[in-house]
Amino acid sequence: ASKPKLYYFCGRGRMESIRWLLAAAGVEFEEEFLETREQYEKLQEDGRLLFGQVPLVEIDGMTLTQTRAILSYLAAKYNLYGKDLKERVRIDMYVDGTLDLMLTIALAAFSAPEDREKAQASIVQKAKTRYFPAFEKILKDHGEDYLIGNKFSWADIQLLEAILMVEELDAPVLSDFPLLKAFKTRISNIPTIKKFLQPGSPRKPPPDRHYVETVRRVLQF
Ligand SMILES: CCCCC[C@H]1O[C@@H](O)C[C@@H]1SC[C@H](NC(=O)CC[C@H](N)C(=O)O)C(=O)NCC(=O)O
Repeated sequence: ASKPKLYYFCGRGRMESIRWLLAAAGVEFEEEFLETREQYEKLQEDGRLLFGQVPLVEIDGMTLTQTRAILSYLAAKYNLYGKDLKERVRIDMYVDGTLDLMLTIALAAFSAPEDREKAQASIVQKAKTRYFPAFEKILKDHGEDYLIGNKFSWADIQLLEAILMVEELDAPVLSDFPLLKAFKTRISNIPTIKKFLQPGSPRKPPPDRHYVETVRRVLQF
């Protein structure tokens, strides 16, 4: 079967969680990086962007946009979406929370340089006072290795992704969260994730000026 194909900028943005999920599921994928406005306009003219937006993922003969729809499809397809509706809705709650946190981090890259420091400080604050305490409590109350049931799921993948992104902004951030610290080590050592965390994987670096300029140029905003 042909590999899934991802169309996005050569950076994290909204596509990075899709890369994580595919990698954690051990699925290889191809990427087309948008560098020019013409590439983006061609995708639009070809009618492949439902609302004129990327991420775009071609998989199983389908042309998918909307990050959350794509992630849900992949989680279900690779059996990372819980064993029943009650586990699935908890996974949805957890992933929506980590997506909110990660999007604020991604957006901060687009803020004016003089505001960046403050934006990132408030994100770390929010992680330390709102998100990480919630996940520390879940791990404590649940008493298992994973967030849901006792099985690895999409929620574990995305929480690790979010933890690593916040640590890039504030390395000692987990010092007050011992269960999250142990969770990070456990999930990072899952073979497919361990491989994704090594150099040479399709994982993208933190946003830099080039990435921001490319997104602005291609999307003209
Ligand atoms: C938001 C944080 C990520 C940083 C960069 C991204 O944010 C956006 O500012 C740009 C990119 S993502 C690119 C952007 N995509 C979306 O906003 C998708 C939103 C959709 N709900 C999804 O979840 O996939 C885009 O194509 N816009 C064209 C335009 O709407 O006309």
